Amino acid sequence: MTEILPMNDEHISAVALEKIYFKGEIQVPVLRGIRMSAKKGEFLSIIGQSGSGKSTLLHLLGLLDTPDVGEVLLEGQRIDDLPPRVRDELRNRVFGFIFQFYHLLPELNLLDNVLTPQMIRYSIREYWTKRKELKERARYFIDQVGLSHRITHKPSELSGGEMQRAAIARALMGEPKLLLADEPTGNLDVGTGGEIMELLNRLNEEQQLTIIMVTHDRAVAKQAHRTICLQEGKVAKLAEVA
Ligand SMILES: Nc1ncnc2c1ncn2[C@@H]1O[C@H](COP(=O)(O)OP(=O)(O)OP(=O)(O)O)[C@@H](O)[C@H]1O
Repeated sequence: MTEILPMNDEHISAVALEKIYFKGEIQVPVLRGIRMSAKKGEFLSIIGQSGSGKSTLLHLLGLLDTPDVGEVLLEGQRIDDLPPRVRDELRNRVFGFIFQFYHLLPELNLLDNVLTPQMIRYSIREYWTKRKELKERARYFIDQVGLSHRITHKPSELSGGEMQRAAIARALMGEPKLLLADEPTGNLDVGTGGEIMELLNRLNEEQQLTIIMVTHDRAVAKQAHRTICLQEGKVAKLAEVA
């Protein structure tokens, strides 16, 4: 008889997450029992006032930081307590990150900005063996984000929207299953931000990429499938939020 396993379509979950920072001797609780999850292929937005803990939550989900209490589950398996090396490998293999200020390297052109972070994923030797193949992939993702005509340009020669597209191509190079975006339109005008949202929505639909996006902008948040709101380190009902 075939064993029927329970379906678990939750891609990533936070269970009773708490994070406390210290300002000198004073404890500042930032996350105070967060319970949330995103399903596979879901586009989830997180809103909340400045200081409500949105970025902190994103960092914990993406293994950029560790919780003080609670758990982070990936496909039902706890990942926050793994040894540092395993966490690092998992982070590189599973997550792609996009930030408000792009974090591109100013001295490298677009192609090298997209390509070079792969050195972290592979050993230097592997990287150089694979470099031709990686270069082709980088060109492919640069084309996907509509920047083929800018491939030799340095970040200073790109617009804000183009820099964010470059950052998205760089994230896609790691073939992430989950894209974590922290204010991806926060530094862009409404029109350019809209184009970035269109791109994220297309990636979500075409590649079934799970996306979790932090934003303070409700109009941007609404373009995701679902929105949760953080208030004083907890998940609040949207109706409760002013
Ligand atoms: N490394 C840190 N050490 C001490 N306090 C921190 C640290 N990181 C964040 N905080 C504090 O934690 C609180 C939540 O920060 P967080 O960046 O998660 O909020 P946010 O909702 O993303 O805010 P914003 O919308 O302004 O980016 C803030 O009061 C911040 O000052």
